[in-house]
Amino acid sequence: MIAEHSAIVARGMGVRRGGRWLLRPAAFGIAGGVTGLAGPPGTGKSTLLATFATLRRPQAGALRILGRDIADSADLRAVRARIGYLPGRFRGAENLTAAEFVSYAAYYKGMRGADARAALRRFDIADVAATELGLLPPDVRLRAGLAATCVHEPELVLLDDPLGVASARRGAGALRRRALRRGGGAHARAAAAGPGADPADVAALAELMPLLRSLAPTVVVTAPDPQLLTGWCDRLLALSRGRITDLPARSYRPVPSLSARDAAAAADESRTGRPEVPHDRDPRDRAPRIALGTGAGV
Ligand SMILES: Nc1ncnc2c1ncn2[C@@H]1O[C@H](COP(=O)(O)OP(=O)(O)OP(=O)(O)O)[C@@H](O)[C@H]1O
Repeated sequence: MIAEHSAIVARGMGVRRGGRWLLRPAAFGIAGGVTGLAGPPGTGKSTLLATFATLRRPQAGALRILGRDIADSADLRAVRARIGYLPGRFRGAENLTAAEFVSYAAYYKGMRGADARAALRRFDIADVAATELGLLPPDVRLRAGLAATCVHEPELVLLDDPLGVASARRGAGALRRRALRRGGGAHARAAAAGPGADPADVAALAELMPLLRSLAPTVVVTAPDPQLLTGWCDRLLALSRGRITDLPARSYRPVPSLSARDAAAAADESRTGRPEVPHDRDPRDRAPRIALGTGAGV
């Protein structure tokens, strides 16, 4: 049974790419709250998310986003302005400052400079506004990405593998091997996040995840491993072999909350080589600002 008012309503929708069905024709709905979409690399999460973002058309069936039929060109134009989409492996434009990056997004979305400044404050990156994205650690860079994604206050936010920004930073395969050997806590999360993920970076990013629900009434977030999404999503979906299925969103908790000792150990271990961030607060002090800032300064 699909609620007609669901933010995403797919009816007989099939998605093909590279000569195969990434999603065989299926009917499903995604309602408000946070929905996680997990699946191993190459199963089609990014393609499906881009379809929800209306960047791609399904090859079969119908798709309604926020009550609009994306096959209708007037509906399509209207709905695009209500979606915020952050593509995968987001690195941003490395040589733009955070302020330039968010302002540019605001301009494209028909927003004012004041909206961009409000987004910088809302995501607690006003004090790194003049720093180039390439010099920021992954969690702060993700904040900039979220600020750009949400500068127009979308009703539907689509985040493609936000934890992947940690593995996009360094190609340190050795770090992943070490994480896998040690197991547990930040190391396990780093291993699940992908090759090259730094445990301290992943820990800082993971702290942002529960706050993503404050971004919009409906948020869809992908990750390669369901462990990364378990415990804080309202609903967890798995994409595998062309089928989308529900997983228990909270039944197992292989992602333990990070103990202070674990966090400190992970941070100590991986601090070497981490760029200096002109930021005088611990990332944990910054995280709640997303929730506090929602709606307030925007
Ligand atoms: N440019 C392309 N041209 C043709 N086929 C592609 C292209 N990019 C991806 N594909 C196909 O689409 C499939 C799904 O890719 P997609 O990036 O959506 O998967 P994913 O689950 O998001 O993977 P990842 O987690 O690695 O991003 C790939 O396995 C590949 O077969």
